[in-house]
Amino acid sequence: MLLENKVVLVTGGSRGIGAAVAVESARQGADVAIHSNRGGEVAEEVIREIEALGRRAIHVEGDVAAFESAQTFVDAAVEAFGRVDVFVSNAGICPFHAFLDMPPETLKRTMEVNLHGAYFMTQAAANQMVKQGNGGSIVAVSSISALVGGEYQTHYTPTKAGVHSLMQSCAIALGKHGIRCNSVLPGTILTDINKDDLADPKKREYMENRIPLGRLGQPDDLGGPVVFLASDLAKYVTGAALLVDGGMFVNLQ
Ligand SMILES: NC(=O)C1=CN([C@@H]2O[C@H](COP(=O)(O)OP(=O)(O)OC[C@H]3O[C@@H](n4cnc5c(N)ncnc54)[C@H](OP(=O)(O)O)[C@@H]3O)[C@@H](O)[C@H]2O)C=CC1
Ligand SMILES: C[C@H](O)[C@@H]1OC(=O)[C@H](O)[C@@H]1O
Repeated sequence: MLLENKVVLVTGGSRGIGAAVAVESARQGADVAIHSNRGGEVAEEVIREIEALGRRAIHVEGDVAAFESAQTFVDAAVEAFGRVDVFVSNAGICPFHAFLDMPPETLKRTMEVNLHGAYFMTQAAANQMVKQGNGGSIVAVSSISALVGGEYQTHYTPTKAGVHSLMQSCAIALGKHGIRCNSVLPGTILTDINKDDLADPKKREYMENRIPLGRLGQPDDLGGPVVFLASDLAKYVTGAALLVDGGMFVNLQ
């Protein structure tokens, strides 16, 4: 198992990509703390899935955009499991909207959740790893959108480029502590974030046709790549970005 007896923290772990990463981490032997804005049945279902794999799990509620949420999450995980080995920064939103009339509050909220949230959480997890003194691994869920644009994503794509850039700078800042920092760049993965956007059959077909592997992604397509980067199999990988997009990015013609 790639994460045997490790402690893994995942933001946005209640649904979608984060839930799949949390469950795959447990399958690979880790105890897992998940964080999300809301609790409820979806988060409890993830906890049950992890426990059914014989691992321990907790859920912590809070808004990643609030600075205090990060320390609260890390403290709760340390109280439950004793330490933090792996941190996965995944929580994010994408409220599709046109550029010319973008409401300033939508821009601000997207920046605060996706970028400030990733920053605060990564900082709190890194401080805990530095205190522990035996390194660690941080993986951020950026996006193919860090590299290419979207007409209704002018507020969103800069946050994903920012998350990738954050991992590059953190790789330098934290290398001396043995902490590796990498990003995954998912393509289009079927989750709640794009349910409405992909409800348009023309849009969905267009996206599917752009993917050489012939299908849109599923959340569990991210489980393996994130676990790989988190694990010692990637012990000399830091500051890297791994596209997980079925080949969509390279498909020019
Ligand atoms: N799906 C896709 O095609 C792609 C997604 N991504 C990225 O992957 C990440 C996960 O997205 P995905 O799984 O698709 O989306 P989902 O909408 O399925 O899940 C989002 C998760 O983030 C949490 N979250 C959202 N806002 C906050 C907040 N303010 N504070 C705390 N938690 C919050 C949600 O919790 P709650 O239920 O409490 O709101 C939920 O657990 C995002 O960063 C997204 O940008 C990147 C590329 C492609
Ligand atoms: C939400 C979108 O469908 C999704 O988000 C991303 O980051 C991808 O580029 C897709 O556009």
